[in-house]
Amino acid sequence: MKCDEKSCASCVGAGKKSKEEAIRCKLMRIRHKLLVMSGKGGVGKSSVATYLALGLARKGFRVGLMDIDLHGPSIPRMLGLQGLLNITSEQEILPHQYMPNLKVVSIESMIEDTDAAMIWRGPLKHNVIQQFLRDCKWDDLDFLVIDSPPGTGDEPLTISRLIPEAKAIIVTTPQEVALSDVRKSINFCRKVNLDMLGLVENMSGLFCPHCNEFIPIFRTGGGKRTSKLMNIPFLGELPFDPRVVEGGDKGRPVLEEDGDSPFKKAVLAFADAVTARLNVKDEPTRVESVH
Ligand SMILES: Nc1ncnc2c1ncn2[C@@H]1O[C@H](COP(=O)(O)OP(=O)(O)OP(=O)(O)O)[C@@H](O)[C@H]1O
Repeated sequence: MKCDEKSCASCVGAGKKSKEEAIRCKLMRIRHKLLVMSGKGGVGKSSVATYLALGLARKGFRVGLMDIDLHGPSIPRMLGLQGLLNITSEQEILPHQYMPNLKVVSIESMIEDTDAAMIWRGPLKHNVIQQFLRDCKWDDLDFLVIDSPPGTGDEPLTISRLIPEAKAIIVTTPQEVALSDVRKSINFCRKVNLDMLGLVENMSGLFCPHCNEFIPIFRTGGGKRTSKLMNIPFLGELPFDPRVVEGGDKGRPVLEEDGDSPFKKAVLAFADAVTARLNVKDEPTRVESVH
């Protein structure tokens, strides 16, 4: 049954339902939940999550982007989102509306001092994630893309418990040192029974901005080889593009720039690979378009 929060049996008599029931109701309105994770820091996980959300939104899907990298949230900065999130009198958190069909929530948009260090233990982190899922006004979404911190700690574990139907997208870079951490992430998913949608390789190489020649800065093919070896689908390669760094620092993602670039094409192909793996056949809900 689809939950519209009015006729849903669990929602009737608000206040009587448990936190878990309230979360289940919210999640019923979200078709696909994707957890972007990596074994290693700095491989571009937040960038991949952000560009995947943007790519899906550009295709017309209704998308939510939830930043649960509680110790190092970076998504508001990458998207140039400013200001704190509003909270309604019913205690609902209103996400940033980055595009008509893209909502964004991050812990960074809920604290006054964005330079403050978050010193939180597991149970507190669990509560914050629970609150994001229960209290955010996501409404109906085709995709919820969740950006987690590096490693296999409390945050991905909490998601695997609260959203057992979530599917993991594992991000790597081509070097062996990143790939060995990726194998840990894959084994983590297997251990906690989290389905894996696949592996994506970021910073796969650089297209020379002058002659367009491909330069494999960190070698190539490691992600594809690992996905074969570990028997998980390969979702594509995103090249290194210096404009991604600049766009991230300025809060202006490169997908918004005019013209085509290998990075832009790769992001849209990655979003296609994700929808294909999920067997999303129907047309996205047309939402008045975007930028
Ligand atoms: N394909 C890319 N091309 C160029 N730069 C990139 C690319 N992907 C990510 N970056 C840059 O790499 C840096 C790290 O990226 P990001 O913050 O997304 O990594 P992360 O894995 O989420 O990091 P953390 O370990 O802090 O969670 C950022 O400056 C970002 O702009």
